[in-house]
Order: sequence, then structure tokens, then C-alpha cells
Amino acid sequence: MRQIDNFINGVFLPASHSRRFEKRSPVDNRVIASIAEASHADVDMAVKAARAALNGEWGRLTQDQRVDLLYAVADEITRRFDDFVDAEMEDTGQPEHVMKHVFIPRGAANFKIFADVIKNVPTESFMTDTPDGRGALNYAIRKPKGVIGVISPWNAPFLLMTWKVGPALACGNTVLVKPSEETPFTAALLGEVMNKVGIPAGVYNVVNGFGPDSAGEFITSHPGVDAITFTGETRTGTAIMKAAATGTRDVSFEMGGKNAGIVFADADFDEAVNGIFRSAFLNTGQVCLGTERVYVERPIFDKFVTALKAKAEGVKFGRPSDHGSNYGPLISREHQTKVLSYYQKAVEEGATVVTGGGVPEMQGELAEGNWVQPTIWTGLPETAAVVREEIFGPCCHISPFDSEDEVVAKANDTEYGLSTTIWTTNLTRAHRMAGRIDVGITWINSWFLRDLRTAFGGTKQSGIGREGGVHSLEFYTELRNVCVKL
Ligand SMILES: NC(=O)C1=CN([C@@H]2O[C@H](COP(=O)(O)OP(=O)(O)OC[C@H]3O[C@@H](n4cnc5c(N)ncnc54)[C@H](O)[C@@H]3O)[C@@H](O)[C@H]2O)C=CC1
Ligand SMILES: O=C(O)/C=C/C=C(\O)C(=O)O
Repeated sequence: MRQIDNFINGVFLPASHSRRFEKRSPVDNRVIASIAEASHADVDMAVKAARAALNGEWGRLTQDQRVDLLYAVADEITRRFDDFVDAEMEDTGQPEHVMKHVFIPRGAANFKIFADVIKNVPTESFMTDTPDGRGALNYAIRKPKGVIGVISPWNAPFLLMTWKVGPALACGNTVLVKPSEETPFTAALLGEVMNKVGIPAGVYNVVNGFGPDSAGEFITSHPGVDAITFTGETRTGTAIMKAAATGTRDVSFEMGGKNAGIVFADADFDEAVNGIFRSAFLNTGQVCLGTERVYVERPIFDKFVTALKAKAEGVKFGRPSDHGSNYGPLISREHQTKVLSYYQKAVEEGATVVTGGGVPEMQGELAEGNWVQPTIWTGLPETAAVVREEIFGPCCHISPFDSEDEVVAKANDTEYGLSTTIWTTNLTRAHRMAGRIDVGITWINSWFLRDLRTAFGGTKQSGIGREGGVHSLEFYTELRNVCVKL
């Protein structure tokens, strides 16, 4: 059984009040780890360590030295690739191929890309006229914002945590990370990496625990934290925003979604089916960018539903490392209960259950895991709860549509605005649609195809701010203007 401690000032420490909590495996609900729950005093100690590093060795490094260290972090993650894959598989129960090809390589990339960005992105300068004709030069310099609170979720723990830590460190900040209580493993492993490559003590700190009245709230309400970056549920974002208002700290939020997938009759049919299958069911549907509302142009509606059903019924449930398995459980019993309550609600609302709707039959210890079937519904109005509310499970509702105006109106009729995926061979229409759908990220004939230089974030209740490439620099640095009279 793993013992996970907090990582403060370069040292793994148990909680000062000795409290610990259990971590269970999603595949069979066995207790697989004991986690130190950070106290208020631990968080305070971590904030002080982060501040001291900022004012000490870390703050004195040149940009080139910092960049070299971040490259070393990425290389060390790659050298310990199998450890990270194993830890994340154990934590989330998700298949090995997803860890190996998406989530863990992305963690390493998150350090490299922002090391490159900080090195290569210029700041602005202006030559300014003055009344005496001598002129002035204005130029901007970037300064780290300070101690950054990083609050991250459980669905892609390493990817989403490093997506914040990478740019924060590249910009010269120090961080205080609170991974989700459901998935603390890789944040702890990253502490070992930081020590190994020589990141100064206090730059990267991890405190474990829960949200309210625990490590999450202790971070967001701590006056020594200069800015907060959060990924998680919209209602948690609301609570964090209130906490951040004290001291008027800056926030960057990536939150929920109820994303639409749109398939036109002229789409490459097989590619569209595969694309929507991935977007609805990857990671057992626990992807903020995932598609829970699918709209298919009427002439191909029945054929599309049949094809997606066949793919959903082809998944192989099992442990991440089981040969031949390609489908994992939900993260927790609590989340399984939530998702199954929506499966029940869909039936009560009159849905046609095309496939799924329950729990697969699992053998032996696996029968105790948080499994649910990939589920497809049709026949519901746009007002149905399962069509409006984020479920965050492997399920989607499919409706037919007859016109572009109709589908744009339906796609936009939500409080969220994170992403959409559009499938068509008519690129003129695709570009037009991209301008009309109110989301932060539109994929055309693709989904979750990421270029880390691009702006990432949501409109409406899906987020505040953009991260990625230069946009991350806007959040993780203060731009200061210097005016020189010539
Ligand atoms: N827009 C995006 O990029 C993404 C959004 N998400 C969203 O995340 C959600 C799933 O993740 P969860 O971990 O369930 O989200 P959550 O909001 O329950 O928890 C996220 C983190 O916030 C912490 N937390 C909870 N209450 C807090 C409080 N009052 N103060 C400070 N910290 C607090 C939790 O302990 C956890 O570390 C979904 O809604 C999903 O859409 C997930 C991934 C990406
Ligand atoms: O690519 C990103 O930066 C964000 C990805 C989000 C997920 O992987 C997720 O929500 O699962």
C-alpha cells in the first residue's frame, strides 16, 4: 500500500496533526493508499516555503537556468515514464494505452512547451513622441506573480496539474499544489522528480486533502497566495472566487461543460463515428471536453445511432493492465452513484435507451469496482435533465437536426461554453459554424487534438481566462511597463 505524504520545502512530511485519509482503487474499491491530510499549519508552512524560495535561490536564477531546469524535469518524467504510468493507472483505473499515449507524455510536454514559450515570446515596446522632440522608449518586462495556488481535479490528474505547474514555474513563480483527494499519486511522484533534478526546495509544494474546511480552502483563503488557478466543477469555482475576493487575488478557471458534437450528412461517416465515440467515451466519459449532446443531420441519423451503438457495445472492461481490456471504471463509488442516478433519470424522462444504462457484469473482486456501461439515449427533448446537466460519465443523448440554424441554436442553448466538435466535409460551413457556436474551443473533423500554444478555456460557466502558449504568460506574470525619456 502506498503512503503519500505532503511535499513541503523539498521534504515529504506527514500531517502536523497526524491525520490521514484512505484512497481506494476505482477498479475494486480496495484501500490502496494512505494519504496525509494537510492541516492549516502545513499549508501555512508550505506558503512560507514557497515565498522563501521566491525571494531566495529560485528568484535569483536567470531565465536560461530556469529553462534548463524545466527541461530536466521533463526529461526525468520521461526517464521515470513507467512509474508515472503505473501511478496514474492505479489512481484512476484508466487503461494503460491512454496513460502511455496521452496523459503522461503530456505531463512532460507541459514543462518543455512553457520553457520554450518564456524564452521565445517577446514583450511589447513603443517609441513615444514627446513635446521636446527627444522621444521616449516604453518597454514591458514580465515579473512572476508570486506564490500560485494550484487546485486540480481527478479526471486527468497529471496532465491537468502540470498544465498549470509548467507555465507557473517557467514564469518564475512558486507553487502550492492541491491534487484531488481522489488522485494524489502523480503529484507526489513529481516531488521526487523536482528534488532529483535540483529544483530548489520550496518551489514545488504539494498539500493533500479535501476542499471545504481542508487543504483546498486553506490555500484559497491564505493571504500569502497571490493567485489561484483551478480546474474542476463550476460550483467549486464559485466558492473559490469568493475566497479569492479577499485580497483581490487573480483567478484562472477551467470548469464544466455540456459540449455538443455535430455531425452533418456530408461528413466522412466512419471518421465521424470514431470521433464522436472518442469524445463521448474516452476516459469513461470523464473529460471536460467530452461530448454529452450529439446532433446528427436527419438523413444519416438512424445509421449513425446504429454505428455508435455497435462501438459502445464493443468496449472491454477490465483492470488497466489486463491484456485486451480497454475500458476503465469511474473514479469513485460516489461518482458511480451520481452517473447511475442520471441513467435512471433518463428513463424516467422517457428516453429510448439505445444501449447501456446500467452496470456491466464483472467477475470476482472487480464486481466491487465503479463500473458503468457506456450509454446512448435518443428521444428526449432539449429540456431533459440529462440533455442539460453535466453528467461527466460515459453517456450521450443523440438528436436529429434539419438545418444549420437549428443545430447552432441547440448547441448554444446551455449555460456552459467549453468546446464543440463538428464533422463535415463542407469547410465553408465548418468555418461559419465555428464563429457561431459560443465555446472557447472548436474542433472540426477532430476532437482533443491539442497544440499547447493555442488558447484553452471556456466561455459562460465553463471558465474564466485562457491558458496555453502566451495566454498562460498573461496569467502567470505581471507585465510592468518601463518608460525611459531619451
Ligand atoms: N474545463 C476544464 O479544462 C476541465 C474541467 N473539469 C471539470 O472538473 C469536474 C470534475 O472534477 P472534480 O475533481 O470532481 O471537481 P471538484 O470541483 O469537485 O474538485 C476539483 C478540486 O477542487 C478542490 N475543491 C473542492 N472544493 C473546494 C473549495 N471549496 N475550495 C478549494 N478547493 C476545493 C477539490 O478537492 C479538487 O482538488 C467536472 O465538472 C469537469 O467538467 C475537469 C477537467 C478539465
Ligand atoms: O489538454 C488540456 O489542456 C486539457 C485537457 C482536459 C482533459 O484531459 C480532461 O478534462 O480530461
